[in-house]
Amino acid sequence: MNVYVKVCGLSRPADVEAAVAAGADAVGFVLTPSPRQVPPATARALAALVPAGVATVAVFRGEPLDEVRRAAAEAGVGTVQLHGGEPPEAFAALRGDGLRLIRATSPGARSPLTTGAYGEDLLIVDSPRPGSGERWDPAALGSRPSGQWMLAGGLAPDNVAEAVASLRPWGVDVSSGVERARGVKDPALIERFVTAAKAVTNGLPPAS
Ligand SMILES: O=C(O)c1ccccc1NCC(=O)[C@H](O)[C@H](O)COP(=O)(O)O
Repeated sequence: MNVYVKVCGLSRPADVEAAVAAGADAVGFVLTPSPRQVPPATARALAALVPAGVATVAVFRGEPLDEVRRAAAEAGVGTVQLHGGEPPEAFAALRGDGLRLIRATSPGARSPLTTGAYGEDLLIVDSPRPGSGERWDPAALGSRPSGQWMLAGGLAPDNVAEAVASLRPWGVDVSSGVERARGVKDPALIERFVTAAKAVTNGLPPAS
């Protein structure tokens, strides 16, 4: 099965168009403090460029639940990604809003490495410093995550194939590795990353 690919931290139409043209399955907009942060209204304009079948994801880290709900609604995205160690109740509330949910965690964070443990649709196993471009040590994982999980943290066009072959995630997520400077995406790198990721299979059966 082909690897699911999310390209995160997009802030310009050309970058969204490059990700979609290359075959990305999801695009992410950061709505939390970051060099990539965009206002919800900008995320909405960018999400409007995305065809049906490609997921639009708003990324948060530690904002109050009411703020997440308000900003996600204003951005008009279909999926919310939470990095803040939010409790299962937060996921339940957002599910009630009709959103798909991604829970992001990192090795050693003491939250379960099982997709769906908090009611989420997808799990991302990321660096403790999301968006930093840092890889993490697979030895820190202990056991392999279960379910539909995505690998993130320091991926780039030149290492994604090896990383997928080694850890066999269901999907991958990238930000820094497709930038020419912090927060500035490069459409050519986006194209190279998506192509490289889609060229490998993860050895997993198709999603049911
Ligand atoms: O990208 C950010 O700046 C960011 C800030 C705060 C919370 C999450 C953030 N990004 C989440 C992502 O999905 C990134 O793609 C993921 O952390 C991988 O980043 P990178 O190692 O730079 O590829």
